[in-house]
Amino acid sequence: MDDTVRLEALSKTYGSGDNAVTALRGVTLEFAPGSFTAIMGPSGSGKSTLLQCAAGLDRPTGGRVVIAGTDLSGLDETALTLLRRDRIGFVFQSFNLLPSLTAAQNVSLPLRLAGVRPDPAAIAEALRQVGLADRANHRPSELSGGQQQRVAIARALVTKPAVLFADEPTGALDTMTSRGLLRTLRGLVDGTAVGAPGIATIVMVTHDPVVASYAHKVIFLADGKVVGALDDPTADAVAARMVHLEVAA
Ligand SMILES: Nc1ncnc2c1ncn2[C@@H]1O[C@H](COP(=O)(O)OP(=O)(O)OP(=O)(O)O)[C@@H](O)[C@H]1O
Repeated sequence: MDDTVRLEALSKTYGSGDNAVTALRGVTLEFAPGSFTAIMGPSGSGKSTLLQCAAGLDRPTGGRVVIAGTDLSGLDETALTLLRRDRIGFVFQSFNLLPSLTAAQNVSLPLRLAGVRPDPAAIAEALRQVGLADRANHRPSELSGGQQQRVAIARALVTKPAVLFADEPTGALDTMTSRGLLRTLRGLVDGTAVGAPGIATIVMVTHDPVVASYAHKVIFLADGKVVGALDDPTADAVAARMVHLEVAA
């Protein structure tokens, strides 16, 4: 199956009439399997809107999103919910773990919600991929912030999604912890995580050039449009581009 994620002429306008705000203006992007892409741009440039539409959490007003061969615009709410559950992983700034459940139980939740009996080996594998094999029976309050976010990533990976969308995944973490987590994310796409075959694709929104430098590629948005891209980014190169965009905004 072709697991490429495609955004085709995506547009999004919130509200109507005098109150209309256009957040995306014909964004066309392709995220190939095995790619790790950071989305950057000034505040209000449309990054979160892009992620929400790409992940099927919000409906675009124009264009379409294709994930693993499925056009999201052709799906009703039930089918969209199932696609999100089975083929799309999410990680947010806040970890959103259930405090009363252990790490392993949190990771097994998406499978339970799907009515699938969790396979202990699959849960252990997901925790191992994020370097938490020895924390399976710990509750979130017994884990550091970085470890909690690793549990959230394992939970997002356990369904083997075609794509993992991450919105400021290191926003609540200190610098050192962030770097460890980003190395793990990069390792997941590069297939270098211990024993892991690698996951398909990561698309991450961030404000931080250092965070973006862990991706294979950075896409720059301004005023709802793609205005540039940088392959094999360094933090300095990303920061320099951002200065230009922020001056222009
Ligand atoms: N629910 C909404 N209703 C109306 N306008 C919205 C809504 N969500 C976002 N917008 C507007 O759409 C534009 C893009 O917002 P978006 O949140 O996608 O930008 P962003 O690049 O993620 O910004 P930030 O970096 O500040 O989080 C902004 O002008 C914003 O005010």
